[in-house]
Amino acid sequence: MESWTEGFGKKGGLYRRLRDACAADWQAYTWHPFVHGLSDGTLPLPAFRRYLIQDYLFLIHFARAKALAVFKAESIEAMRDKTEAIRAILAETTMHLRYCESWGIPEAEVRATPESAETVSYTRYVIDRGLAGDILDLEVALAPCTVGYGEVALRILADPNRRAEGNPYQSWIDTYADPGYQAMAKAAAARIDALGESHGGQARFATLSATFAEAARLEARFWQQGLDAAEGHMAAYEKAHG
Ligand SMILES: Cc1ncc(C[n+]2csc(CCO)c2C)c(N)n1
Repeated sequence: MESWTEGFGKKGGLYRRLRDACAADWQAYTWHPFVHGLSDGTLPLPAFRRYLIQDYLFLIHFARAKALAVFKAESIEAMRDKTEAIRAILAETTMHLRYCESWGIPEAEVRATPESAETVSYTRYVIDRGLAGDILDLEVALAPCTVGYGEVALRILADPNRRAEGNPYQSWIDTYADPGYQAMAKAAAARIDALGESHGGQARFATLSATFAEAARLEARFWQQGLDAAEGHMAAYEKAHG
């Protein structure tokens, strides 16, 4: 087994079962051509810009979904952890604003950008799973985001094509490779494993697995919107990355 898959969730636990049940979708998400471009530094800047502005808008709604998880939490300890996660999500937006500032895009313009269909569909899907279901349904919808980016960072660090010196996307990579972030991603996978045991994950596997796979596909489309926005720059890029 590859080094990046072992760190998240325990063997036989719900998290790994969910991930393994959608292996092709998971691979398409966590090793998307957009990720190759972050890793080797060749991603066209317009693709990253489009992604990052939409990601800022994404995070606002993701924080709302986490707030719903506080409401649906299984314990006061879980409420504390999730409240901390909301703080971390809102802190993550400062990285986005720093990038935008470096491109001469002020915060007001980022905020005024309309959400793309990809952003709306992903964020509102997650919120809907939480509104319609219980804490396990919601956590499973959230997991591809939180745990997936932890895995994406580890894949980049292990990539033989990685550009470690002078990579324009280094601060993005650093954000998710950070030990604090990695610990949070591991804790999220452990929480899924624990909820799987306390909330009947085995009996609910078909539904949970459909939710997890859908969120993974929505993540892949989220990367793809960046590549689509940079189409004029894409011919050479696609030749290199297939
Ligand atoms: C599309 C998209 N998916 C995942 C993340 C990563 N992420 C979002 S919130 C958060 C904190 C964990 O709860 C993390 C790591 C992102 N930025 N954008």
